[in-house]
Amino acid sequence: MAGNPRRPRVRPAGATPGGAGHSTGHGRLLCVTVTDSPFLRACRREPVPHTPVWFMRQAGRSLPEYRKARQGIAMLDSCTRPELVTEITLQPVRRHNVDAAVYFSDIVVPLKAIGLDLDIKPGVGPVVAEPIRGRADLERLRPLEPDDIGYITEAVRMVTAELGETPLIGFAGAPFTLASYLVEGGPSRNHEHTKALMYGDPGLWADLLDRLADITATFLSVQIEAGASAVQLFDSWVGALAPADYRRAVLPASSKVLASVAHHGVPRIHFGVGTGELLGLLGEAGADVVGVDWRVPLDEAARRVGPGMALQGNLDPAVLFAPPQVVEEEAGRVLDAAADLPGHIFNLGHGVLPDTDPDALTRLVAYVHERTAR
Ligand SMILES: Cc1c2[nH]c(c1CCC(=O)O)Cc1[nH]c(c(CCC(=O)O)c1C)Cc1[nH]c(c(CCC(=O)O)c1C)Cc1[nH]c(c(C)c1CCC(=O)O)C2
Repeated sequence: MAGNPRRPRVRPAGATPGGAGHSTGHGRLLCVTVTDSPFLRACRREPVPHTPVWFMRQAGRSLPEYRKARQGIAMLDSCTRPELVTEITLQPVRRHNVDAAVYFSDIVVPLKAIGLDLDIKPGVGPVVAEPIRGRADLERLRPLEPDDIGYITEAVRMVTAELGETPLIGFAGAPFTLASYLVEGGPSRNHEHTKALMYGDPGLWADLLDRLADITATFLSVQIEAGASAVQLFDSWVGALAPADYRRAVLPASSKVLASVAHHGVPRIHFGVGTGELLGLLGEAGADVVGVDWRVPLDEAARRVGPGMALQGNLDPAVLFAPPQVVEEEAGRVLDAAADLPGHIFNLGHGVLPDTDPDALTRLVAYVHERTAR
């Protein structure tokens, strides 16, 4: 095959995503289709030619080309422009040689699409004009229709056409994390209004999470039907909950989301931060891959998650600010802890921090590929 098989290139005419890969006859696997890409093979816990790598938040502010492309365009506007979304999604794939692209959007895009008055404030995060606190507020959470997000269908098709054999990961925010923004009105350290509603009015809480589950399910289905090869459910802030509360008040809604997309047959990654005590439940909710932050080593995470699931993670994103040799040592530690696991996707334990040196990410991808080449 000409060129680097992991570089995005336009898919040859007549070629389809999926289908069988070819063995070169030298024991090395040549990945010529999306289905046989190292990333999807690892999600299915199959042998891989090298440990696949991608980074949460790889598309974004750490890249100068991203800041240039976004100049003068508000974050949520940028998500509705298919050409721009395609360019930004491809930028980290070109630059870092990662094994998967992550669709450029945001977890609040489906909420904006159903007409909620919200914005993303630079340096702050999502801010909601009128927080959801009572039963009457639920009426504002109408179902999401695929037609509300036609620009996503268009952009996913454009991105996957450009990516060729590199898989595209679609994503959504999980019901708890979305509820936290909606109930608090913005980012929150303690989630006190959210928890007050969860503990104080379990019926209203369940209805809120159920509506969010349906919106999230549609948001993910649209991305999968347009060509996404995998999806990640981000429950970024659910680590704020104790396991018993997660099981009772959150797991039913997240399970509904994950079950709703099961028939598509694409891997489902379930991730949260500070979820050491919840790892088993994140798997139980219906994941194929569980994302792990940096607080639990992957061999221990595997024991907590139980058999049959792949793991994703888990280098501390702050390690990338240390000298290159330290980054390699710490990445080596992650790889050692995952050495006996049948399915490992290398990632950070949370998103790329905005001030990260992009070259540190490029070097890290090369290091993981070289160290794990089989
Ligand atoms: C909690 C959460 C949000 N958004 C997201 C999560 C879950 C992931 C996580 O836990 O980090 C998910 C997300 N948001 C964005 C992506 C793009 C794809 C990628 O990961 O490369 C993804 C996967 C773009 C974005 N979403 C946002 C940016 C930065 C805005 C900008 O560039 O102006 C990007 C690139 C804004 C955003 N949106 C949100 C926050 C906290 C912020 C950062 C606020 C800030 O510090 O400016 C909510």
